[in-house]
Amino acid sequence: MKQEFIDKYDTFLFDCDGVLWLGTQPIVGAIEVVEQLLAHKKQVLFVTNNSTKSREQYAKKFAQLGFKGVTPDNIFGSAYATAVYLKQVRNISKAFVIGESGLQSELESEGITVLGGADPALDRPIAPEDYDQIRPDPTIEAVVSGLDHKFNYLKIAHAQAHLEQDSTLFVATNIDSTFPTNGRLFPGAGTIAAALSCCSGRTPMTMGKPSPQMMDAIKAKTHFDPNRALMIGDRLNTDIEFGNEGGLSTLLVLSGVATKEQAEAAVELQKPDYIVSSIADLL
Ligand SMILES: O=C(O)[C@H](O)[C@H](O)COP(=O)(O)O
Ligand SMILES: [Mg+2]
Repeated sequence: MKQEFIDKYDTFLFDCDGVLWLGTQPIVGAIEVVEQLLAHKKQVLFVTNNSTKSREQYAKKFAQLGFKGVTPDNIFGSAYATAVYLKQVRNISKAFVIGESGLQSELESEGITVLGGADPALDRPIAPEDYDQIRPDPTIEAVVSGLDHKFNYLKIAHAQAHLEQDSTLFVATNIDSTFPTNGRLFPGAGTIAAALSCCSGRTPMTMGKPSPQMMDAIKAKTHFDPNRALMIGDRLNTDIEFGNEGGLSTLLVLSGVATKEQAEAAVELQKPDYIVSSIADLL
């Protein structure tokens, strides 16, 4: 691990997709970087906008990919930040969810009843009889949208109906437009939130990076000195902006799949403190 980073920082916040892994493939050098930081007794936190997994599910993924010493307490996903905000700030008890099992279990862990989510009953095309049954449910206090690889018309029709009620909150776990995996960019959670915005005419509150709700969720569980903390990410408008907003130092990893030109153009905006072409450059 480069001595400069060891000397200057006590806390390292890592983005996941595009920095530590792409899908189920660890990025070269990522396991060693985390291992060496933990060996130097550094505080290592993982901050991901990917709402498809809970902290427990992420801890399993870290272990399966070969990362050692990562526990759920060091992991902060947008699913967790959303659950904490809805329960502890808005005291929500029932929500309709477009998202996967990780989001559902984080919400249920906070005592929120979930409709939709990973329920297989909605994994089908809309049928003629559905049009008469889909109605706003006054007991639904929030509609939550996250990354859902089984997103479909039936789910968005239910969500739209509940959002006809002004009292129903509209929350997106994150609005990343794309999702980096398998060396390419695929539709991100923001694509789903945008579709729901289009048909409901409403704009969601966002919980993931760079929103303050994510930092609130982290600070509610851990303590660190922002002046001795480094945020490491592959996205300027989420990771680097999140670090800048929090008063942390920032490091941009260009190995994401963003084009070099895109990155250089945006660097002017967010001015990361460091730019590397791969996480392995920290070694
Ligand atoms: O679409 C998404 O949800 C994002 O692309 C993805 O989740 C980003 O995850 P992160 O890079 O914050 O780990
Ligand atoms: Mg990323």
